[in-house]
Amino acid sequence: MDLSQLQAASKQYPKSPDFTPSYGTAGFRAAAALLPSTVFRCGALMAARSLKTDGVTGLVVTASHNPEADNGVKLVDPTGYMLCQEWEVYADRLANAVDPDDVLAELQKLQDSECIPSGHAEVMIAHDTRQSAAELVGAARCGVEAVGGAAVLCGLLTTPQLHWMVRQRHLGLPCSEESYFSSFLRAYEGLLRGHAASEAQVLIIDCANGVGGGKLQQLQPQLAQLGLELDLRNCGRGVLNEGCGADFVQKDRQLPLECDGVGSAARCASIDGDADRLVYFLPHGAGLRLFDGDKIAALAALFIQSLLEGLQGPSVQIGVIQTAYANGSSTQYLRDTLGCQVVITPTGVKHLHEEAVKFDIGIYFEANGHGTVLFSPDLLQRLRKLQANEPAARDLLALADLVNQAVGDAISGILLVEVALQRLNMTMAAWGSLYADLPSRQLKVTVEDRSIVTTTDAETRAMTPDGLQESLDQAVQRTPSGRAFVRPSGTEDVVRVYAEASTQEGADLLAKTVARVVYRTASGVGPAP
Ligand SMILES: CC(=O)N[C@H]1[C@@H](OP(=O)(O)O)O[C@H](CO)[C@@H](O)[C@@H]1O
Ligand SMILES: [Mg+2]
Repeated sequence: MDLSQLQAASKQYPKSPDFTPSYGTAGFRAAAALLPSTVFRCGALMAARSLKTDGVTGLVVTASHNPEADNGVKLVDPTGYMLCQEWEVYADRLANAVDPDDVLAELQKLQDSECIPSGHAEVMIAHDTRQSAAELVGAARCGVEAVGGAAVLCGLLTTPQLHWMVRQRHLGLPCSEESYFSSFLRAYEGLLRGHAASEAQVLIIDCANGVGGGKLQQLQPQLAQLGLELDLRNCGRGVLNEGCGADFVQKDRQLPLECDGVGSAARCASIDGDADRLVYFLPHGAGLRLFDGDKIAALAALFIQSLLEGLQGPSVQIGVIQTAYANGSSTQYLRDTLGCQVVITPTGVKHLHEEAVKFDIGIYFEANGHGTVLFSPDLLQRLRKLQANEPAARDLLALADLVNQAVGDAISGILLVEVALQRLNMTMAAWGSLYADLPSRQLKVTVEDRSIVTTTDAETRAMTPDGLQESLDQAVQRTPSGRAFVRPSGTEDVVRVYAEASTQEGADLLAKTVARVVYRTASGVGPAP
Protein backbone atom coordinates (compact mmCIF):
# COMPACT_ATOMS: atom_id res chain seq x y z
CA MET A 1 0.00 0.00 0.00
CA ASP A 2 1.44 3.37 -1.02
CA LEU A 3 1.04 5.70 1.96
CA SER A 4 3.17 8.58 0.62
CA GLN A 5 0.20 10.77 -0.35
CA LEU A 6 -1.94 9.93 2.65
CA GLN A 7 -1.05 12.71 5.07
CA ALA A 8 -1.42 15.48 2.50
CA ALA A 9 -4.80 14.14 1.39
CA SER A 10 -5.89 13.58 4.97
CA LYS A 11 -5.36 17.29 5.76
CA GLN A 12 -8.31 18.09 3.52
CA TYR A 13 -10.55 16.02 5.81
CA PRO A 14 -9.81 17.03 9.41
CA LYS A 15 -11.78 15.39 12.22
CA SER A 16 -13.49 17.75 14.60
CA PRO A 17 -11.80 17.23 18.00
CA ASP A 18 -14.87 16.32 20.04
CA PHE A 19 -16.29 13.89 17.45
CA THR A 20 -15.67 10.27 18.50
CA PRO A 21 -17.31 8.09 15.87
CA SER A 22 -17.94 4.45 16.63
CA TYR A 23 -18.51 1.58 14.21
CA GLY A 24 -22.01 0.66 15.34
CA THR A 25 -24.51 -1.99 14.43
CA ALA A 26 -24.01 -1.43 10.68
CA GLY A 27 -21.14 1.02 10.14
CA PHE A 28 -20.71 4.68 11.02
CA ARG A 29 -23.62 7.05 11.31
CA ALA A 30 -23.75 10.69 12.46
CA ALA A 31 -24.78 14.20 11.45
CA ALA A 32 -23.56 14.53 7.86
CA ALA A 33 -21.44 17.62 8.58
CA LEU A 34 -19.23 15.62 10.95
CA LEU A 35 -18.55 12.76 8.59
CA PRO A 36 -16.07 13.76 5.84
CA SER A 37 -13.05 12.65 7.91
CA THR A 38 -14.70 9.32 8.76
CA VAL A 39 -15.70 8.59 5.17
CA PHE A 40 -12.26 9.58 3.82
CA ARG A 41 -10.62 7.16 6.23
CA CYS A 42 -13.13 4.41 5.40
CA GLY A 43 -12.15 4.84 1.74
CA ALA A 44 -8.52 4.20 2.68
CA LEU A 45 -9.53 1.29 4.90
CA MET A 46 -11.54 -0.41 2.16
CA ALA A 47 -8.64 -0.01 -0.26
CA ALA A 48 -6.47 -1.81 2.33
CA ARG A 49 -9.16 -4.48 2.67
CA SER A 50 -9.17 -4.88 -1.11
CA LEU A 51 -5.42 -5.52 -1.09
CA LYS A 52 -5.65 -7.88 1.85
CA THR A 53 -8.37 -10.00 0.24
CA ASP A 54 -7.16 -9.56 -3.33
CA GLY A 55 -10.73 -8.62 -4.18
CA VAL A 56 -12.95 -5.65 -4.94
CA THR A 57 -14.55 -4.08 -1.87
CA GLY A 58 -17.46 -1.65 -1.52
CA LEU A 59 -18.60 1.42 0.36
CA VAL A 60 -22.10 2.90 0.49
CA VAL A 61 -22.72 6.45 1.69
CA THR A 62 -26.10 6.20 3.45
CA ALA A 63 -27.80 6.66 6.79
CA SER A 64 -30.57 4.24 5.90
CA HIS A 65 -33.81 4.97 7.79
CA ASN A 66 -32.36 7.94 9.71
CA PRO A 67 -33.18 11.60 9.02
CA GLU A 68 -32.01 13.45 5.90
CA ALA A 69 -29.50 15.52 7.90
CA ASP A 70 -27.66 12.40 9.02
CA ASN A 71 -25.42 10.34 6.87
CA GLY A 72 -23.18 7.34 7.29
CA VAL A 73 -21.14 4.69 5.65
CA LYS A 74 -21.67 0.95 5.19
CA LEU A 75 -18.64 -1.14 4.27
CA VAL A 76 -18.70 -4.18 1.99
CA ASP A 77 -16.31 -7.14 1.84
CA PRO A 78 -15.53 -8.78 -1.54
CA THR A 79 -18.01 -11.55 -0.73
CA GLY A 80 -20.76 -8.90 -0.78
CA TYR A 81 -21.30 -9.30 2.97
CA MET A 82 -20.61 -6.56 5.48
CA LEU A 83 -17.01 -5.81 6.45
CA CYS A 84 -15.71 -8.75 8.52
CA GLN A 85 -16.07 -8.02 12.21
CA GLU A 86 -12.34 -8.42 12.97
CA TRP A 87 -11.70 -5.30 10.92
CA GLU A 88 -14.25 -3.15 12.75
CA VAL A 89 -11.57 -2.31 15.29
CA TYR A 90 -9.33 -0.87 12.55
CA ALA A 91 -12.28 1.15 11.28
CA ASP A 92 -12.82 2.54 14.78
CA ARG A 93 -9.17 3.39 15.34
CA LEU A 94 -8.81 5.07 11.97
CA ALA A 95 -12.03 7.03 12.33
CA ASN A 96 -10.88 8.32 15.71
CA ALA A 97 -7.31 9.20 14.72
CA VAL A 98 -6.85 12.80 15.84
CA ASP A 99 -4.82 14.23 12.94
CA PRO A 100 -3.13 13.26 9.63
CA ASP A 101 -0.02 11.93 11.43
CA ASP A 102 -2.22 9.71 13.51
CA VAL A 103 -4.15 8.52 10.43
CA LEU A 104 -0.86 7.53 8.82
CA ALA A 105 0.30 5.79 12.00
CA GLU A 106 -2.94 3.79 12.23
CA LEU A 107 -2.73 2.70 8.60
CA GLN A 108 0.91 1.72 9.05
CA LYS A 109 -0.06 -0.39 12.05
CA LEU A 110 -2.84 -2.00 10.05
CA GLN A 111 -0.46 -2.63 7.17
CA ASP A 112 2.00 -4.36 9.50
CA SER A 113 -0.40 -6.41 11.56
CA GLU A 114 -2.42 -7.61 8.54
CA CYS A 115 0.61 -7.93 6.25
CA ILE A 116 -1.13 -5.94 3.53
CA PRO A 117 0.53 -6.76 0.19
CA SER A 118 1.10 -4.18 -2.51
CA GLY A 119 -0.99 -4.44 -5.65
CA HIS A 120 -4.13 -3.08 -7.25
CA ALA A 121 -6.85 -1.96 -4.84
CA GLU A 122 -10.38 -1.32 -6.09
CA VAL A 123 -13.37 0.00 -4.16
CA MET A 124 -16.90 0.32 -5.58
CA ILE A 125 -18.66 3.37 -4.14
CA ALA A 126 -22.41 4.10 -4.14
CA HIS A 127 -24.71 6.52 -2.34
CA ASP A 128 -28.34 7.11 -1.44
CA THR A 129 -30.44 10.23 -2.14
CA ARG A 130 -29.17 12.46 0.69
CA GLN A 131 -27.97 15.95 -0.24
CA SER A 132 -24.71 15.38 1.61
CA ALA A 133 -23.89 12.40 -0.63
CA ALA A 134 -21.79 14.25 -3.22
CA GLU A 135 -19.32 15.65 -0.70
CA LEU A 136 -19.02 12.37 1.18
CA VAL A 137 -18.56 10.30 -1.99
CA GLY A 138 -15.77 12.73 -2.85
CA ALA A 139 -14.19 12.09 0.55
CA ALA A 140 -14.46 8.31 0.09
CA ARG A 141 -12.90 8.50 -3.35
CA CYS A 142 -10.08 10.68 -2.07
CA GLY A 143 -9.44 8.16 0.73
CA VAL A 144 -9.21 5.26 -1.72
CA GLU A 145 -6.89 7.20 -4.03
CA ALA A 146 -4.76 8.53 -1.16
CA VAL A 147 -3.44 5.00 -0.65
CA GLY A 148 -3.05 4.32 -4.36
CA GLY A 149 -6.34 2.51 -4.95
CA ALA A 150 -8.93 2.91 -7.71
CA ALA A 151 -12.40 4.16 -6.80
CA VAL A 152 -15.23 2.98 -9.04
CA LEU A 153 -18.07 5.47 -8.72
CA CYS A 154 -21.31 3.51 -9.08
CA GLY A 155 -23.64 6.45 -8.39
CA LEU A 156 -27.09 6.30 -6.87
CA LEU A 157 -27.86 2.75 -5.73
CA THR A 158 -29.70 0.99 -2.95
CA THR A 159 -27.38 -0.49 -0.33
CA PRO A 160 -28.27 -4.08 -1.33
CA GLN A 161 -27.66 -3.30 -5.01
CA LEU A 162 -24.06 -2.33 -4.24
CA HIS A 163 -23.59 -5.42 -2.03
CA TRP A 164 -24.99 -7.58 -4.84
CA MET A 165 -22.71 -5.99 -7.44
CA VAL A 166 -19.61 -6.48 -5.28
CA ARG A 167 -20.57 -10.13 -4.82
CA GLN A 168 -21.09 -10.59 -8.55
CA ARG A 169 -17.64 -9.11 -9.23
CA HIS A 170 -16.22 -11.58 -6.73
CA LEU A 171 -17.91 -14.46 -8.53
CA GLY A 172 -16.86 -13.20 -11.96
CA LEU A 173 -20.50 -12.65 -12.95
CA PRO A 174 -22.19 -9.65 -14.64
CA CYS A 175 -22.41 -6.85 -12.08
CA SER A 176 -24.23 -3.95 -13.75
CA GLU A 177 -27.49 -2.51 -12.48
CA GLU A 178 -29.14 -3.90 -15.58
CA SER A 179 -28.01 -7.41 -14.67
CA TYR A 180 -29.28 -6.88 -11.11
CA PHE A 181 -32.77 -6.20 -12.43
CA SER A 182 -32.75 -8.85 -15.14
CA SER A 183 -31.49 -11.56 -12.81
CA PHE A 184 -34.27 -10.94 -10.27
CA LEU A 185 -36.92 -10.67 -12.98
CA ARG A 186 -35.81 -13.92 -14.59
CA ALA A 187 -36.02 -15.75 -11.27
CA TYR A 188 -39.42 -14.20 -10.50
CA GLU A 189 -40.83 -15.19 -13.86
CA GLY A 190 -39.42 -18.71 -13.54
CA LEU A 191 -40.97 -19.28 -10.13
CA LEU A 192 -44.38 -18.05 -11.23
CA ARG A 193 -44.55 -19.83 -14.59
CA GLY A 194 -47.68 -21.94 -14.46
CA HIS A 195 -48.45 -20.75 -10.92
CA ALA A 196 -49.36 -17.07 -11.28
CA ALA A 197 -52.63 -15.82 -9.85
CA SER A 198 -55.29 -15.35 -12.53
CA GLU A 199 -55.73 -11.66 -11.73
CA ALA A 200 -53.08 -8.96 -11.63
CA GLN A 201 -51.84 -8.32 -8.09
CA VAL A 202 -51.68 -4.70 -6.94
CA LEU A 203 -49.15 -3.62 -4.32
CA ILE A 204 -48.93 -0.12 -2.89
CA ILE A 205 -45.33 0.62 -1.87
CA ASP A 206 -44.27 3.41 0.47
CA CYS A 207 -40.76 4.19 -0.78
CA ALA A 208 -39.70 6.41 2.18
CA ASN A 209 -38.74 9.17 -0.32
CA GLY A 210 -35.49 7.27 -0.66
CA VAL A 211 -33.38 5.61 -3.30
CA GLY A 212 -35.70 2.59 -3.65
CA GLY A 213 -38.49 4.61 -5.28
CA GLY A 214 -36.60 5.33 -8.49
CA LYS A 215 -35.30 1.79 -8.64
CA LEU A 216 -38.79 0.31 -8.28
CA GLN A 217 -40.00 2.69 -10.99
CA GLN A 218 -37.46 1.10 -13.31
CA LEU A 219 -38.96 -2.33 -12.59
CA GLN A 220 -42.59 -1.23 -12.86
CA PRO A 221 -43.25 -1.97 -16.57
CA GLN A 222 -41.72 -5.44 -16.58
CA LEU A 223 -43.42 -6.41 -13.33
CA ALA A 224 -46.77 -5.19 -14.67
CA GLN A 225 -46.30 -7.53 -17.62
CA LEU A 226 -45.73 -10.35 -15.14
CA GLY A 227 -48.96 -9.55 -13.31
CA LEU A 228 -47.65 -7.39 -10.46
CA GLU A 229 -48.77 -3.77 -10.52
CA LEU A 230 -46.74 -1.48 -8.28
CA ASP A 231 -48.46 1.67 -7.03
CA LEU A 232 -45.53 3.71 -5.70
CA ARG A 233 -45.97 6.33 -2.97
CA ASN A 234 -43.46 8.63 -1.21
CA CYS A 235 -41.26 8.46 -4.24
CA GLY A 236 -39.17 11.55 -3.59
CA ARG A 237 -41.36 14.64 -3.38
CA GLY A 238 -41.51 14.53 0.42
CA VAL A 239 -38.79 14.40 3.08
CA LEU A 240 -36.67 11.25 3.34
CA ASN A 241 -37.93 8.84 6.03
CA GLU A 242 -40.20 11.49 7.56
CA GLY A 243 -43.62 10.12 8.39
CA CYS A 244 -42.95 7.22 6.07
CA GLY A 245 -40.66 4.26 5.45
CA ALA A 246 -40.27 0.81 6.96
CA ASP A 247 -38.80 1.98 10.28
CA PHE A 248 -41.63 4.47 10.84
CA VAL A 249 -44.29 1.89 9.98
CA GLN A 250 -42.73 -0.88 12.08
CA LYS A 251 -41.97 1.19 15.17
CA ASP A 252 -44.83 3.73 15.16
CA ARG A 253 -47.47 1.38 13.71
CA GLN A 254 -48.99 4.27 11.79
CA LEU A 255 -50.02 4.58 8.15
CA PRO A 256 -47.25 6.35 6.24
CA LEU A 257 -47.88 9.61 4.40
CA GLU A 258 -49.60 9.31 1.00
CA CYS A 259 -51.16 6.01 2.12
CA ASP A 260 -54.26 7.21 3.97
CA GLY A 261 -57.56 6.51 2.33
CA VAL A 262 -56.32 3.52 0.37
CA GLY A 263 -58.96 1.25 1.90
CA SER A 264 -58.61 -1.72 4.19
CA ALA A 265 -58.31 -4.19 1.32
CA ALA A 266 -55.21 -2.50 -0.09
CA ARG A 267 -52.07 -4.60 0.07
CA CYS A 268 -49.24 -2.30 1.12
CA ALA A 269 -45.49 -2.52 1.71
CA SER A 270 -42.98 -0.09 3.08
CA ILE A 271 -39.24 0.06 2.46
CA ASP A 272 -36.61 2.23 4.17
CA GLY A 273 -34.36 5.03 2.91
CA ASP A 274 -31.66 2.77 1.45
CA ALA A 275 -34.07 -0.06 0.54
CA ASP A 276 -32.61 -2.82 2.68
CA ARG A 277 -35.66 -3.17 4.94
CA LEU A 278 -39.15 -4.30 4.04
CA VAL A 279 -42.41 -4.65 5.92
CA TYR A 280 -45.90 -5.28 4.57
CA PHE A 281 -49.12 -3.92 6.05
CA LEU A 282 -52.87 -3.75 5.64
CA PRO A 283 -54.62 -0.51 6.66
CA HIS A 284 -56.76 -1.27 9.70
CA GLY A 285 -59.04 1.36 11.24
CA ALA A 286 -56.92 4.41 12.02
CA GLY A 287 -53.78 2.28 12.10
CA LEU A 288 -52.52 -0.79 10.34
CA ARG A 289 -51.99 -4.50 10.57
CA LEU A 290 -48.25 -5.08 10.39
CA PHE A 291 -46.47 -7.92 8.57
CA ASP A 292 -42.97 -7.43 9.91
CA GLY A 293 -39.68 -9.23 9.34
CA ASP A 294 -40.82 -12.09 11.58
CA LYS A 295 -43.91 -12.62 9.41
CA ILE A 296 -41.75 -12.52 6.28
CA ALA A 297 -39.41 -15.12 7.80
CA ALA A 298 -42.39 -17.34 8.65
CA LEU A 299 -43.79 -17.04 5.10
CA ALA A 300 -40.36 -17.76 3.62
CA ALA A 301 -39.94 -20.83 5.85
CA LEU A 302 -43.39 -22.13 4.94
CA PHE A 303 -42.75 -21.60 1.22
CA ILE A 304 -39.33 -23.22 1.31
CA GLN A 305 -40.71 -26.22 3.20
CA SER A 306 -43.39 -26.61 0.54
CA LEU A 307 -40.73 -26.62 -2.20
CA LEU A 308 -38.57 -29.09 -0.28
CA GLU A 309 -41.45 -31.58 -0.16
CA GLY A 310 -40.83 -32.21 -3.85
CA LEU A 311 -37.09 -32.79 -3.46
CA GLN A 312 -35.61 -36.30 -3.37
CA GLY A 313 -32.71 -37.32 -1.17
CA PRO A 314 -31.34 -36.32 2.24
CA SER A 315 -33.24 -33.77 4.28
CA VAL A 316 -32.27 -30.12 4.05
CA GLN A 317 -31.49 -28.27 7.30
CA ILE A 318 -33.42 -25.01 7.55
CA GLY A 319 -32.37 -22.53 10.23
CA VAL A 320 -34.24 -19.37 11.09
CA ILE A 321 -32.17 -16.68 12.77
CA GLN A 322 -33.84 -13.99 14.85
CA THR A 323 -32.95 -11.44 17.52
CA ALA A 324 -34.54 -10.73 20.89
CA TYR A 325 -36.81 -8.25 19.08
CA ALA A 326 -38.58 -11.14 17.31
CA ASN A 327 -42.13 -11.46 18.49
CA GLY A 328 -42.41 -14.42 20.89
CA SER A 329 -45.31 -15.84 18.85
CA SER A 330 -43.18 -15.96 15.72
CA THR A 331 -40.44 -17.91 17.46
CA GLN A 332 -43.01 -20.36 18.79
CA TYR A 333 -44.61 -20.77 15.36
CA LEU A 334 -41.30 -21.37 13.60
CA ARG A 335 -40.10 -23.83 16.22
CA ASP A 336 -43.25 -25.69 17.21
CA THR A 337 -45.50 -25.51 14.16
CA LEU A 338 -42.95 -25.54 11.34
CA GLY A 339 -40.29 -27.51 13.22
CA CYS A 340 -37.46 -25.17 12.16
CA GLN A 341 -34.32 -24.69 14.18
CA VAL A 342 -34.37 -21.16 15.59
CA VAL A 343 -31.22 -19.33 16.68
CA ILE A 344 -31.30 -16.01 18.55
CA THR A 345 -28.36 -13.61 18.07
CA PRO A 346 -27.53 -10.05 19.14
CA THR A 347 -29.03 -7.22 17.06
CA GLY A 348 -27.46 -6.36 13.71
CA VAL A 349 -27.61 -8.42 10.55
CA LYS A 350 -23.89 -9.13 10.72
CA HIS A 351 -24.66 -11.40 13.69
CA LEU A 352 -27.65 -13.05 12.07
CA HIS A 353 -25.78 -13.61 8.83
CA GLU A 354 -22.95 -15.35 10.65
CA GLU A 355 -25.38 -17.96 12.01
CA ALA A 356 -27.43 -18.27 8.82
CA VAL A 357 -24.46 -19.52 6.79
CA LYS A 358 -24.23 -22.56 9.08
CA PHE A 359 -27.42 -24.09 7.62
CA ASP A 360 -28.27 -25.55 4.20
CA ILE A 361 -30.87 -22.80 4.03
CA GLY A 362 -30.50 -19.95 6.54
CA ILE A 363 -33.46 -17.60 6.81
CA TYR A 364 -32.65 -14.49 8.78
CA PHE A 365 -34.79 -11.46 9.45
CA GLU A 366 -34.78 -8.77 12.07
CA ALA A 367 -38.29 -7.82 13.20
CA ASN A 368 -37.76 -4.47 11.46
CA GLY A 369 -37.72 -6.22 8.08
CA HIS A 370 -34.02 -6.47 7.38
CA GLY A 371 -33.01 -9.93 6.24
CA THR A 372 -32.62 -12.48 3.53
CA VAL A 373 -32.44 -16.21 2.78
CA LEU A 374 -29.05 -17.82 2.20
CA PHE A 375 -28.41 -21.07 0.36
CA SER A 376 -25.24 -23.00 1.17
CA PRO A 377 -22.80 -23.76 -1.68
CA ASP A 378 -23.22 -27.51 -1.01
CA LEU A 379 -26.96 -27.35 -1.36
CA LEU A 380 -26.70 -25.26 -4.54
CA GLN A 381 -24.36 -27.84 -6.02
CA ARG A 382 -26.75 -30.66 -5.18
CA LEU A 383 -29.68 -28.72 -6.66
CA ARG A 384 -27.77 -28.07 -9.88
CA LYS A 385 -27.21 -31.81 -10.32
CA LEU A 386 -30.90 -32.52 -9.80
CA GLN A 387 -32.39 -29.68 -11.80
CA ALA A 388 -32.68 -31.50 -15.10
CA ASN A 389 -35.14 -34.00 -13.61
CA GLU A 390 -36.67 -32.32 -10.57
CA PRO A 391 -38.87 -29.22 -10.82
CA ALA A 392 -38.40 -28.65 -7.06
CA ALA A 393 -34.64 -28.32 -7.56
CA ARG A 394 -35.23 -25.81 -10.36
CA ASP A 395 -37.58 -23.81 -8.15
CA LEU A 396 -35.12 -23.77 -5.27
CA LEU A 397 -32.32 -22.62 -7.58
CA ALA A 398 -34.54 -19.87 -8.92
CA LEU A 399 -35.33 -18.89 -5.34
CA ALA A 400 -31.62 -18.59 -4.57
CA ASP A 401 -31.40 -16.15 -7.50
CA LEU A 402 -34.55 -14.29 -6.47
CA VAL A 403 -33.36 -13.62 -2.94
CA ASN A 404 -30.28 -11.38 -2.65
CA GLN A 405 -27.52 -13.74 -1.44
CA ALA A 406 -25.36 -10.87 -0.18
CA VAL A 407 -27.62 -8.92 2.21
CA GLY A 408 -31.24 -8.11 3.01
CA ASP A 409 -32.84 -6.36 0.05
CA ALA A 410 -36.30 -4.78 0.07
CA ILE A 411 -36.76 -5.06 -3.71
CA SER A 412 -35.81 -8.72 -3.79
CA GLY A 413 -37.85 -9.22 -0.59
CA ILE A 414 -40.99 -7.92 -2.29
CA LEU A 415 -40.52 -10.42 -5.10
CA LEU A 416 -40.00 -13.21 -2.55
CA VAL A 417 -43.21 -12.36 -0.68
CA GLU A 418 -45.22 -12.04 -3.87
CA VAL A 419 -43.98 -15.38 -5.21
CA ALA A 420 -44.57 -17.13 -1.88
CA LEU A 421 -48.14 -15.82 -1.54
CA GLN A 422 -49.03 -16.82 -5.10
CA ARG A 423 -47.35 -20.22 -4.96
CA LEU A 424 -48.93 -21.01 -1.58
CA ASN A 425 -52.22 -19.59 -2.86
CA MET A 426 -52.44 -17.44 0.25
CA THR A 427 -54.14 -14.11 0.87
CA MET A 428 -52.59 -11.48 3.12
CA ALA A 429 -55.25 -12.41 5.70
CA ALA A 430 -54.15 -16.05 5.63
CA TRP A 431 -50.53 -15.00 5.93
CA GLY A 432 -51.41 -12.77 8.89
CA SER A 433 -53.15 -15.57 10.71
CA LEU A 434 -50.25 -18.04 10.55
CA TYR A 435 -49.77 -16.82 14.11
CA ALA A 436 -51.01 -13.87 16.16
CA ASP A 437 -48.34 -11.41 17.31
CA LEU A 438 -48.11 -10.81 21.03
CA PRO A 439 -48.73 -7.10 21.66
CA SER A 440 -45.41 -5.29 22.03
CA ARG A 441 -43.96 -1.82 22.60
CA GLN A 442 -40.57 -0.28 21.91
CA LEU A 443 -39.32 2.87 23.65
CA LYS A 444 -36.07 4.83 23.73
CA VAL A 445 -34.47 6.36 26.80
CA THR A 446 -31.75 9.00 26.56
CA VAL A 447 -29.08 8.58 29.22
CA GLU A 448 -25.80 10.33 30.05
CA ASP A 449 -23.68 7.48 28.72
CA ARG A 450 -25.40 4.54 27.07
CA SER A 451 -22.27 2.39 27.25
CA ILE A 452 -22.88 1.79 30.96
CA VAL A 453 -25.71 -0.52 29.90
CA THR A 454 -24.12 -3.85 29.03
CA THR A 455 -25.93 -7.07 28.16
CA THR A 456 -25.48 -10.82 27.84
CA ASP A 457 -27.38 -13.84 26.43
CA ALA A 458 -27.96 -12.32 22.99
CA GLU A 459 -28.89 -9.03 24.67
CA THR A 460 -31.78 -10.54 26.59
CA ARG A 461 -30.28 -9.72 30.02
CA ALA A 462 -28.61 -6.58 31.34
CA MET A 463 -25.38 -7.06 33.31
CA THR A 464 -24.90 -3.41 34.24
CA PRO A 465 -25.77 -1.00 35.76
CA ASP A 466 -26.45 -2.60 39.13
CA GLY A 467 -30.07 -3.23 39.94
CA LEU A 468 -31.37 -2.75 36.40
CA GLN A 469 -31.98 -6.42 35.57
CA GLU A 470 -33.45 -7.16 39.02
CA SER A 471 -36.03 -4.37 38.71
CA LEU A 472 -36.75 -5.42 35.15
CA ASP A 473 -37.34 -9.03 36.25
CA GLN A 474 -39.81 -7.87 38.90
CA ALA A 475 -41.76 -5.84 36.36
CA VAL A 476 -41.83 -8.80 33.95
CA GLN A 477 -43.07 -11.15 36.67
CA ARG A 478 -46.06 -8.91 37.34
CA THR A 479 -47.04 -8.98 33.63
CA PRO A 480 -49.00 -11.90 32.11
CA SER A 481 -46.91 -13.41 29.23
CA GLY A 482 -44.47 -10.58 29.89
CA ARG A 483 -41.01 -10.35 28.33
CA ALA A 484 -38.74 -7.31 28.28
CA PHE A 485 -35.13 -6.39 27.67
CA VAL A 486 -32.98 -3.29 27.24
CA ARG A 487 -29.83 -2.62 25.21
CA PRO A 488 -27.77 0.36 24.13
CA SER A 489 -28.48 1.23 20.50
CA GLY A 490 -25.56 0.80 18.13
CA THR A 491 -26.84 3.49 15.78
CA GLU A 492 -28.44 6.16 17.99
CA ASP A 493 -27.46 7.77 21.26
CA VAL A 494 -30.22 6.01 23.23
CA VAL A 495 -30.98 2.91 25.27
CA ARG A 496 -33.72 0.86 23.65
CA VAL A 497 -36.51 -0.80 25.63
CA TYR A 498 -38.59 -3.70 24.29
CA ALA A 499 -41.59 -5.21 26.05
CA GLU A 500 -44.27 -7.69 25.09
CA ALA A 501 -47.28 -9.03 26.98
CA SER A 502 -50.63 -10.73 26.46
CA THR A 503 -52.39 -7.34 26.05
CA GLN A 504 -51.34 -4.02 24.50
CA GLU A 505 -52.00 -2.25 27.81
CA GLY A 506 -49.75 -4.78 29.54
CA ALA A 507 -46.96 -4.28 26.97
CA ASP A 508 -47.27 -0.48 27.18
CA LEU A 509 -47.16 -0.51 30.96
CA LEU A 510 -44.23 -2.92 31.08
CA ALA A 511 -42.26 -0.84 28.55
CA LYS A 512 -42.93 2.34 30.51
CA THR A 513 -41.96 0.73 33.82
CA VAL A 514 -38.73 -0.60 32.33
CA ALA A 515 -37.97 2.77 30.70
CA ARG A 516 -38.29 4.37 34.13
CA VAL A 517 -35.94 1.79 35.62
CA VAL A 518 -33.39 2.58 32.90
CA TYR A 519 -33.81 6.30 33.51
CA ARG A 520 -33.28 5.80 37.25
CA THR A 521 -30.39 3.31 37.18
CA ALA A 522 -28.51 4.58 34.10
CA SER A 523 -28.62 8.37 34.69
CA GLY A 524 -31.39 9.37 32.32
CA VAL A 525 -31.36 12.86 30.87
CA GLY A 526 -34.28 15.11 29.94
CA PRO A 527 -37.84 14.50 31.12
CA ALA A 528 -38.44 11.15 32.88
CA PRO A 529 -40.42 8.60 30.82
C1 LIG B 1 -34.37 -2.28 17.25
C2 LIG B 1 -33.87 -2.06 15.89
O1 LIG B 1 -34.64 -2.03 14.94
N1 LIG B 1 -32.54 -1.90 15.77
C3 LIG B 1 -31.90 -1.65 14.47
C4 LIG B 1 -30.91 -0.52 14.55
O2 LIG B 1 -29.87 -0.88 15.43
P1 LIG B 1 -29.70 -0.33 16.92
O3 LIG B 1 -28.37 -0.88 17.34
O4 LIG B 1 -30.86 -0.86 17.67
O5 LIG B 1 -29.77 1.17 16.83
O6 LIG B 1 -30.35 -0.31 13.25
C5 LIG B 1 -29.61 -1.44 12.77
C6 LIG B 1 -29.01 -1.04 11.43
O7 LIG B 1 -30.01 -0.76 10.49
C7 LIG B 1 -30.52 -2.66 12.67
O8 LIG B 1 -29.75 -3.76 12.27
C8 LIG B 1 -31.16 -2.91 14.03
O9 LIG B 1 -32.08 -3.95 13.94
MG1 LIG C 1 -31.62 0.52 5.77
